[in-house]
Amino acid sequence: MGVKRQLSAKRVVIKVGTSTLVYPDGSINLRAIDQLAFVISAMRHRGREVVLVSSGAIGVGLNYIGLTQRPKAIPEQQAIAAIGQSELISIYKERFAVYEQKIGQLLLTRDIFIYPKSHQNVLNTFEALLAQKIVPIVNENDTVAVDELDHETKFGDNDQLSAVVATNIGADLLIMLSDIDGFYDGNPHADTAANLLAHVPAVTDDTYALAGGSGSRFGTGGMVTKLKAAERMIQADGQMILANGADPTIIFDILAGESVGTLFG
Ligand SMILES: Nc1ncnc2c1ncn2[C@@H]1O[C@H](COP(=O)(O)OP(=O)(O)O)[C@@H](O)[C@H]1O
Ligand SMILES: N[C@@H](CCC(=O)OP(=O)(O)O)C(=O)O
Repeated sequence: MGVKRQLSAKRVVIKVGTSTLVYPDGSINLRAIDQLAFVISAMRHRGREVVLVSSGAIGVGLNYIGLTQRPKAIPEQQAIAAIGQSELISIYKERFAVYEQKIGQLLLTRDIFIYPKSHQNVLNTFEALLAQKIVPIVNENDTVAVDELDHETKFGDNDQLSAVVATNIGADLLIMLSDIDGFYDGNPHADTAANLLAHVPAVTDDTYALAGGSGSRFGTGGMVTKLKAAERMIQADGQMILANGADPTIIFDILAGESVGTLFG
């Protein structure tokens, strides 16, 4: 048995990508959502403060209206996000209720963190929710977030949104669940000889050189945005663990200090 990781995890942000929530054929992975609700409720009941950053609005929206392809036009994508977000949050609400855990929904844009008043307001909301033992569920506000010339509202991907949220609320740990076991020394989908890296203490140019793009049909981030998130966490003296979300109960192993996935920082 290997040495256990020493983690500080009183306040934890968990990010789940579309690939964890939606099967490759476009149907919704209710099992994964239920397990997430179970794990997060158990964490909460043990006194941890947990924020969930969940993608999936577009993936769930496509399924809801019976489309298999994401439309190209931005207004149509935004409409699908609006449809999917309400469906996604109602699934979460139902599943969390089974474990007697209440949730709140926060839809954020990048400019919120730039303007001091709105920044403070959103931090106040997080603190008030956490103080009331409620699990905030965060997504980008896709119906608003389109960049204009002088007004950047878009994070573009939830990997960076999750790190911005985590650093702003002073989370110790960001757990990023994806469709891959961790960070490899090459894209495992392109290079079968790539090796999983258990620990990446610092994110450097050499680390970025090992990252490739997105592997799933509905995801947007790919590995580069996950590395940017890790870099942001490390700069704020936090840590990030990238692990496979196929079975979200992996979070119990992560919190027990088992060597699963990749630890950054
Ligand atoms: N060095 C790497 N290590 C692991 N995965 C990588 C690497 N480079 C590129 N990838 C790709 O990144 C994908 C995960 O990103 P993404 O598809 O955006 O997932 P998510 O929907 O969880 O955000 C992996 O499935 C893999 O194809
Ligand atoms: N806000 C978008 C998320 C886009 C995104 O970052 O997706 P992913 O790469 O799966 O985390 C949605 O909910 O569909």
